[in-house]
Amino acid sequence: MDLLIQLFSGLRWQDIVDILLNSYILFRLYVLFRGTNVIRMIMAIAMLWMLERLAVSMGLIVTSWAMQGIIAAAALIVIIVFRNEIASVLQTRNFKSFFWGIPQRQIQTPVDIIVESVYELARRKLGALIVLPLKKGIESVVQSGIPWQGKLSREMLLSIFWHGTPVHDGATIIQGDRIVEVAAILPLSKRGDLPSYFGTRHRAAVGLAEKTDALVIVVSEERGHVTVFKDESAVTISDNIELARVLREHAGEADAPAGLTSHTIELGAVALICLACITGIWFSFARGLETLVTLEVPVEFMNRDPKMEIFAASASSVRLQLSGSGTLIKSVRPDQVKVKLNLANAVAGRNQVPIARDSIALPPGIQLKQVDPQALEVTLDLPVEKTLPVQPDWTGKLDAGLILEDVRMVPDTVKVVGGSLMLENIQTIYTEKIPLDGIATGGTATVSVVLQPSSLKLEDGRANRVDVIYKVRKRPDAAF
Ligand SMILES: Nc1ncnc2c1ncn2[C@@H]1O[C@H](COP(=O)(O)OP(=O)(O)OP(=O)(O)O)[C@@H](O)[C@H]1O
Repeated sequence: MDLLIQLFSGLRWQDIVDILLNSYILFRLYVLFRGTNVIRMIMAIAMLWMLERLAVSMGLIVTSWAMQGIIAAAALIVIIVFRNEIASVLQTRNFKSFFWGIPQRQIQTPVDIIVESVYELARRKLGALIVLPLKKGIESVVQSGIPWQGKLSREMLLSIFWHGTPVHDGATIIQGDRIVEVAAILPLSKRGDLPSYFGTRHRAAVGLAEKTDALVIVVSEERGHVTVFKDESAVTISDNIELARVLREHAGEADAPAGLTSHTIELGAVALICLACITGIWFSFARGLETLVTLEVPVEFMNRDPKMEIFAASASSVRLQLSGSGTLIKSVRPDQVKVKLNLANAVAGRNQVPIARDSIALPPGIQLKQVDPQALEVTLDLPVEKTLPVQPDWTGKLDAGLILEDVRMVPDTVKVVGGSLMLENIQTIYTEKIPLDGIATGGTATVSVVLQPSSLKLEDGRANRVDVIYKVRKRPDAAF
């Protein structure tokens, strides 16, 4: 339970959209290929993929490598072997049905036309083999005959099975209200318990019925009987009404009234399975493969006393070690990670401010492993202005015979801004070092003043430049 809470905690709205969107795409793929062999192969590949993930998580290197190869080969096989089935699914669906709605499995089959034609064929002793596929595809077991795409009519059926027609041999396949194929070759059953009068036409019907969920009607050329094959059963029907009932029952699911039909239950279950699969895949990507990353994040200071200013901080950024799945870690943008230190309790002077977990904002799914440093020293003070005299900071030595006669600073004072505590201890401000070596005559040195500590600032708009005007003269006692 704890594990579940941990897994689902921090789920972002983007993650929920991600899972729902992909579950819907998977569900639409199922709806599109429902009843075909393609969907069964895709499910088998999905199972293999899950096993492959399991092998990876268990560290079975060769097994996962081999499974990857099998999955790639299986995907290729699906495309090659089922290309006709894929093409026919894509051709028979309109653009809207890719995204919305549940396409009817079958357009209503005109049962009466079939019944009427079948008994007419029987009366005329014209042998016939008619296939009405249902959910499962038949493409993988039927050797394709001649594509037809003609609207079903009594006349068309009679003419197809008329002896003089080149297409009368083999089976005619009806989908919805169309004859889609003629002269198709069905798989012969190998059953040994079939009646002796079942020749190849009947065996072909038995063969297809046992391999698929199609219903097959045979009109015997020899006896003029009409036999219906479905699954394991073979029923000879001599009554129009009974045949119509059987055919309607076969196509029943497509015509079933709205409500909680097995069809609705099936789609509901598939929708849940899609959601579960995508959630599982999402977690394996988003929460698996823990990755560590170290980020240098600038610190923001919050809630300080408005009268005070931050004059110094031991660091302006902190190093955060973060962990999360590789995918999430890669998607982290620097602006999503923030360190905000609360200075509400800070006082004038030096403050030790710990970097607590709640002062760090992380994107969901990312965990904090380490913070370095764990606290910052922040110096707060009341900013004040102070005028300080400027003194030159001479360095080196004048020539032995020279002395500095007069030194004047322009300006001789500067106004600085700094913390009140700090400025209490500063009485003078010095220029940068001015070398005396090599000076032979008077002159002017333009230098800057040293603002130490660095939080010390010159008053607003003031350029850091002072002129040191000096005169040099010979020592009266110097030897010439
Ligand atoms: N595998 C097959 N797929 C499709 N049609 C087949 C297949 N084998 C045979 N047929 C059809 O069955 C016809 C042969 O029927 P055959 O007389 O052998 O069977 P039967 O079961 O005795 O039928 P009938 O009672 O009509 O004579 C072929 O001309 C052909 O049209």
